[in-house]
Amino acid sequence: MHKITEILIKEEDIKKKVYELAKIIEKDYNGEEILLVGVLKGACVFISDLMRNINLDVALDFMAVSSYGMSTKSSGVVKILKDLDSEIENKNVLIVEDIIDTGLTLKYLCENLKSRKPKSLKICTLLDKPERRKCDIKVDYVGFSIPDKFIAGYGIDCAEKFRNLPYIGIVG
Ligand SMILES: O=P(O)(O)OC[C@H]1O[C@H](OP(=O)(O)OP(=O)(O)O)[C@H](O)[C@@H]1O
Ligand code: HPA
Ligand SMILES: [Mg+2]
Repeated sequence: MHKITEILIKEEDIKKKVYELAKIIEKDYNGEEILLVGVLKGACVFISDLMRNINLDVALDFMAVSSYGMSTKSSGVVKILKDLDSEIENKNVLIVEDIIDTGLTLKYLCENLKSRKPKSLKICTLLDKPERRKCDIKVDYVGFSIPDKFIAGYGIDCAEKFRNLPYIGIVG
């Protein structure tokens, strides 16, 4: 059975970081509208906290993709389980992810969304595991760089467990 063996990032530290990221985003977009695209399911908690701290006109949409399924290893194959509801042509699209690990999910998503001709396309992730990267992607906003450990909590799962934890823990 998987267990949380250690707390990696405390609830209050996540809260502070989410606020800081929101203020940087607010400044960068300088009064423009943004379409936040949450990557389900993992980003659901992060995006809901992030958007409430961004004082701009924000629209919300979601995509569901899955590469990990019930495993702790990326399958490397990204499947779109749910596409966007809206067109994104000429919109400022900000992809909101919970974690970037191999980068394969985002690489696929970025290429897919770029072909729809948004006005701009940027990426915001709460967590980044740079040591594990298998492809080259430019990430615009990163909350925390973390070591190569399998983590869960704050929306992120291990075999669908632990998404409801308010902190981020290491899974043992
Ligand atoms: O950089 P990568 O190695 O591609 O991994 C990152 C992706 O993996 C997780 O999603 P998962 O497939 O577990 O789906 P979930 O969000 O529904 O848990 C996570 O939420 C990211 O979307
Ligand atoms: O460390 C992780 N935990 C949970 N899901 C993930 N998907 C990529 N990396 C991780
Ligand atoms: Mg998962």
